[in-house]
Amino acid sequence: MSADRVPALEVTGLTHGFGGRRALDGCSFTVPEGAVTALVGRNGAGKSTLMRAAAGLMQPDGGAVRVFGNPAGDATLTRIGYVAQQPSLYPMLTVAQTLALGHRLNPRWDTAYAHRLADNAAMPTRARVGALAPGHRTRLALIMALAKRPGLLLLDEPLAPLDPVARAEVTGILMADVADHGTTVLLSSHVIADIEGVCDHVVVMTGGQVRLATEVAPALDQHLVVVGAGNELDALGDTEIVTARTAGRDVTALVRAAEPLPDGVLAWHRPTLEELLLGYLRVAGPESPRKVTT
Ligand SMILES: Nc1ncnc2c1ncn2[C@@H]1O[C@H](COP(=O)(O)OP(=O)(O)OP(=O)(O)O)[C@@H](O)[C@H]1O
Repeated sequence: MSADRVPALEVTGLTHGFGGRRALDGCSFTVPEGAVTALVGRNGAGKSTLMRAAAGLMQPDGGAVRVFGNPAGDATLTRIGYVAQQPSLYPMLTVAQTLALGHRLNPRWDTAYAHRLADNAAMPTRARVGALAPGHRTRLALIMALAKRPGLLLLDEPLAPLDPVARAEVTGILMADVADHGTTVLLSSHVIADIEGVCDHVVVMTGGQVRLATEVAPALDQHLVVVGAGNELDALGDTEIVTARTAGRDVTALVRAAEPLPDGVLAWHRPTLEELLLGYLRVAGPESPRKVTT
């Protein structure tokens, strides 16, 4: 993305609480146009709340969400395809009636694409939505989101109800949509294997806060996994430790460092995506990233 292009999604200082409990706590990040961004966080991290705010479906207590430069709300709905964790479809309608409704409600609806996706998913078009298996219901919700030809797709754990074959198929469909139409995707998940090789950007949330928002490739080059025994990690000096875990005598730490460590006491390697994400997912308190003393 060139620096002067408006991001597909811009979240600034987003804050929201439920009954005095903070679900979102000052979240800020951008999703570049045409990118696939994974929103990663453990259960209760705030992903769904953030997705709903991004879709313009709830009014946050504070902060701002802009979609292609415009405040999220009614005016941006036509540019967004949103699939909630529990997709909101009409259970009494058949699949065919649901697709026909999509056609009536969405000015940019692509009928041929909708039918192709339904055929690929072996969707039983005469079945009532309420009688569909969870995997088919999720795929129907995805078809409804894709066929409206959105600029921004917000997918809240879309792969969770799917079997491994369907997961691979849906991932392929998303990648093809991104390649063919330049669709921007924000995809939430807590399954790292589902996003590996799919996303080029990641946002990691814990406790309602954004811990990391970055392009994947440079982030891997800007971190190291360091392993040492006991106080050997003192050799890191002022290097920022994101998180550290002790197993037996050894401490394994994810540290922020672009330069390799000199040969010596500490063993190190560049993190895999899984190591990078797990390191940030373990960040707990509001004061983190933190220095760890061993
Ligand atoms: N409607 C609601 N009423 C009360 N609390 C809520 C509501 N929605 C979310 N929360 C709370 O807000 C916090 C964030 O929830 P959210 O569903 O956004 O997290 P999540 O990262 O999507 O979790 P999961 O991966 O389990 O779906 C949690 O503590 C949750 O219990």
